[in-house]
Parts: sequence; structure tokens; C-alpha cells
Amino acid sequence: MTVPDLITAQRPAPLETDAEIVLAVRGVTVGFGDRIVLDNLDLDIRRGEILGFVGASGAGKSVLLRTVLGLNKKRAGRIEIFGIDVDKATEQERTAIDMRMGVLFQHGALFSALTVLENIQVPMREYLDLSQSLMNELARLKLELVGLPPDAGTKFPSELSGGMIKRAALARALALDPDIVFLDEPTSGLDPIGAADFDELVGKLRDTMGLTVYMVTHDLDSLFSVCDRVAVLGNKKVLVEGTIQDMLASEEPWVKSYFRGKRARQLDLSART
Ligand SMILES: Nc1ncnc2c1ncn2[C@@H]1O[C@H](COP(=O)(O)OP(=O)(O)OP(=O)(O)O)[C@@H](O)[C@H]1O
Repeated sequence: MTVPDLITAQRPAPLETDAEIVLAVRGVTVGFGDRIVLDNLDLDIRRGEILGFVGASGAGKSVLLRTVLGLNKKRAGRIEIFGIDVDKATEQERTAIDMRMGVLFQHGALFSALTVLENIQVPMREYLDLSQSLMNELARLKLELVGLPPDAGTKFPSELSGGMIKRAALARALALDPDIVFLDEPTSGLDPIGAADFDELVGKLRDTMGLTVYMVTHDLDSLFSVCDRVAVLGNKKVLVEGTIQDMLASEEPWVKSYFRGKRARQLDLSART
């Protein structure tokens, strides 16, 4: 049995993984105290696509991400992941769903007291029953997958550059061979070349592994270079969604100033589409 097969064998229950819509958010409302942050929001993510999720600072992008991951409570609505309503999922289904989702939190969020290899093994320890030598082998494969040299594995996060931290965090998000990864501002803090390399890596992973990617980002370059579709959060809902061409054609004021404003013109983005 190959190492990836071992992971599959240890998943608790078969899921309806051929669902075309990997994530369906329907009528979701989230608030804190008397403040509503998301109101009756709908969003779909299709299998194998890279969705860029944008919106003004404080619009609620992280709140939606945390709600999808089950870290924030919603007041209304339904969230289906791999065709399963998470509120109705059995414990076994919930575990299977969690195993098929990888997350890269903003700033990487690696454990500082653990080496890179140990960080990548955290989800394996939590969900799988593998020998240490198998986990080492698996973690080394993940390092290679994200383009990190083997010696990065024995380093601590404080010894890595910003770009290497993002890659290590991505390797951890990929530890269990997920179907979907959630990336929260993955290129923030990277220089343009590091950011472009990271985008290229994400595109390659989608192409080779059929990964579905939900990417919260402020990075116009990422949106133009690697995202298949963009969803814009505003007024507590998804205001507009579509391709980059749809964004460039939109007359919605925030979308227009974001995609056709001064910053976009400086990047001369429209010339690249
Ligand atoms: N646990 C919480 N309790 C109270 N308010 C919260 C909580 N989490 C988020 N908020 C509020 O919800 C709003 C949306 O925050 P969120 O972090 O989702 O914005 P964002 O779109 O991700 O912004 P940014 O692009 O700056 O990261 C903010 O006003 C924030 O203060």
C-alpha cells in the first residue's frame, strides 16, 4: 500500500466526493453581539477551481472563512461541504470532512517550538495512526511538493524566510491530501517575486492534484494570475462573482475602484487579460 493510500484507508467514512459543488454556503448570517457581519450570504465553490475572495478590510472575509471551518457560529443559513450539511453531519462525517480540508492561516501560524517536519506531522498525529518513519516519509514528500529543500525540514519556523514559512504552512495544509485548501492571504508579506512563485505553486497543485482552492486575498496579481473566479464581499454579502473579465466589466463602485482604480492601472493588469 502506498503512503497516500494509507491516508485514504484511515479516513473514517466514504463521502460524496464527486459533488461538483465542493462548498455551498446558503443564506448564512453571522454576527457578534448586536453587530451583523454577514447577512444572508450565498457562495459556491466548484471542484478544481481557484476562487479568489476579496473585499474591503473588515468586510468579513476571515469571519466567513472561520464560519466555514466551524470556528465561528452562524445565526442562520446552511453550509454544505462535499454535499453534506455540516449541521446534520454525524461525528464520523465531520471527521471525514475535516480530513479533506486543509487550512493555511494568515502569517502561516506554524508552531514555533516544532521543526518544519514536526509541524507538517501535526495533522497526521491528530487524524491518522501511522508509524513515525511513515510520517517522516510523508512529511518529506510534502516538503518536496511545495518546493522546499530537504534540510528545511529540520529547521524551526524562526530560521525560515517569509516565503519558506508560507510554503511550510502550505505543506502542513496538504498533510492529509485534502480536496480543498483554504488560504488566508497567502501572499501577504511576500515580495512580488516570492508572491508570484507562491501563486505559481498553487496553480500547479490545482493542475496536478485537482485541488480546489479558496483564497482570501488582497493581492491583485494573484487574482489575475491564478484565480479562475473571484467573489467580492461587500455590504455583508457576496456583491459580485465571476471571472476577472466580469470584474473588469463591473460597474459596482467598490469593484470598479478595486479592479480599475489607480493601483490596478499601475500594475497594468487589464493589459494582461
Ligand atoms: N470574534 C469576534 N468578535 C467580535 N467581532 C468580530 C470577531 N471576529 C471578527 N469580528 C469583526 O467582524 C468584522 C469583520 O472582520 P474580518 O476579520 O472578517 O474582516 P476581513 O474582511 O477579513 O478584514 P481584513 O481584510 O482586514 O483581514 C470586523 O469588524 C471584526 O472586528
